Amino acid sequence: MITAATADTVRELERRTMLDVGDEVLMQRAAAGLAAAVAAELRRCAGRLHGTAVTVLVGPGDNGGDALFAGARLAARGVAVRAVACLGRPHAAGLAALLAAGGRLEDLPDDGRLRGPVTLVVDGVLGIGGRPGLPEAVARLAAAVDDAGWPVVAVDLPSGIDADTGAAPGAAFRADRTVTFGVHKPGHLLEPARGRCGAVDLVDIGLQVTSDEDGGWLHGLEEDDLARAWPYPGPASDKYARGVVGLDAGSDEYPGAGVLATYGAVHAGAGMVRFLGADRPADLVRGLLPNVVFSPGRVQAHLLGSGWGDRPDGADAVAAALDTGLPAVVDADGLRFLPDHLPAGWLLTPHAGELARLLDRDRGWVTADPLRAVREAAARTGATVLLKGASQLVATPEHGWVGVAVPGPAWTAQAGSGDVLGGICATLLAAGLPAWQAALLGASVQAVTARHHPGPLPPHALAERLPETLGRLEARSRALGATR
Ligand SMILES: NC(=O)C1=CN([C@@H]2O[C@H](COP(=O)(O)OP(=O)(O)OC[C@H]3O[C@@H](n4cnc5c(N)ncnc54)[C@H](OP(=O)(O)O)[C@@H]3O)[C@@H](O)[C@H]2O)[C@@H](O)CC1
Ligand SMILES: Nc1ncnc2c1ncn2[C@@H]1O[C@H](COP(=O)(O)OP(=O)(O)O)[C@@H](O)[C@H]1O
Ligand SMILES: [K+]
Repeated sequence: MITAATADTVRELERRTMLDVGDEVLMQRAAAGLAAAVAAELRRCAGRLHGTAVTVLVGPGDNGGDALFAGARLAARGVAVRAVACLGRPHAAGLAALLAAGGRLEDLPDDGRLRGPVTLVVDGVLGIGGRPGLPEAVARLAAAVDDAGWPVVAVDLPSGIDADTGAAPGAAFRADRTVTFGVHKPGHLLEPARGRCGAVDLVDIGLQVTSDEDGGWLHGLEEDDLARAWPYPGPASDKYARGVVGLDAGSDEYPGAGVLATYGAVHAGAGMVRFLGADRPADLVRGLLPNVVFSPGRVQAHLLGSGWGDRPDGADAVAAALDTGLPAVVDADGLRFLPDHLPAGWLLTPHAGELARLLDRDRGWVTADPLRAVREAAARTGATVLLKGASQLVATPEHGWVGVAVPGPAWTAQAGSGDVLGGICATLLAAGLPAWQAALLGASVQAVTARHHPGPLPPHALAERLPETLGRLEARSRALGATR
């Protein structure tokens, strides 16, 4: 699990730690970790440290201070280090240390082009004190560094991104490796910033990262977390222990959505699937999946809404499912028929456009800060909300943190992926998982399956590969010694 905290929370953690150790110590720990990561990167790309040339781009704050102190450590090990002052005045003590170790300082060239030999670039322009975007001259430099193809190590985060939201609304650096300190920041987990970080290393600087009480935290699932938490059937499981899913998905106009949701539910391991939707999708499902039943009966979780289109009795179907007291996934068109308040055991699975409609906002408001949007949706509806997209976020009124699913390849962004995902989540609800966990595991298992297969695969074909993923994850969970 990757834990991330917003800049304000990080500053508070740092403040508390500094009371114990003093303010110089944290920066020295950060610089030591950064220098070690840069040295490893130099060995990887040049095979040595001695004789390599590192250009350290520095801004006016402590992010530049980290970079300069790390530069001093590298200069002492035979690396030719030059700092380029990109914004304001460089951190005084860091600069003094670099110069004393034999490094030098240059001004930002007017044309933004770096001259001289460059083995690697360190981006120490802005850290958690940075506002998103870069001044024009620095933006030109970032573009030139990108064009040159030099390896880039970012200090804390690639300058120009928004550390707290993961937005990258203006120019920003693109790193091959990002070295962060104490705790991850949301920008390391959330697209589009995540895509600019490269591999992320976390350096322990002694922060006590224990708090989960306030709302500022994110938890990013990793594949091993998924392996540990998936509800694999055991020797004593029967179909009811695994869960019966009732699907009311698809319509005569959009029958495919009903088929895809059923593929998701069946291949995620439902004990039984009852298809309770319209006639056309029912006929298709009957021809494809003989294990599905079509009569009403015992159900442990519902799926409603995928491919409903403009269904006249949508509100009645939602109200009837609510009356059962069972958990439910509401997807796509079903989201237009929600009452004012829902139980937290209900899971809403909108994409950005659907979430915007749900909150009476425009889509840009959601995409500018998806974290804020998913939190607001959970608070307003009372339900658990999975916001789908490049980063998949889960918020629930039951706790303050937001979960981030394992990320998948962009090719899973295709019509019908969401329908399959709704079916997977409904299976997990029927197995008795709380809605937040069903959402995180469902979105993650789809992403992990896609990561392990060259795509694009159509959504139903990806669903058919879920059992292979589950087999691999179960073996992994045994190897990890997970207990169920
Ligand atoms: N605290 C600690 O204990 C530890 C902190 N550590 C390190 O400190 C980093 C945070 O340092 P920081 O707070 O000094 O902020 P940082 O991001 O370097 O720069 C802020 C400056 O940039 C300026 N500025 C901002 N945006 C701008 C823009 N778009 N365009 C132009 N200018 C812009 C802004 O100016 P102003 O807001 O006044 O306009 C201000 O002068 C953190 O990421 C980590 O690396 C580690 O050592 C571990 C211990
Ligand atoms: N950029 C992306 N990278 C990876 N996966 C994505 C991306 N964008 C969307 N997805 C995936 O695609 C699915 C799209 O869902 P949705 O838009 O509801 O599709 P539909 O309703 O057509 O089935 C989500 O499940 C999400 O997992
Ligand atoms: K940086």
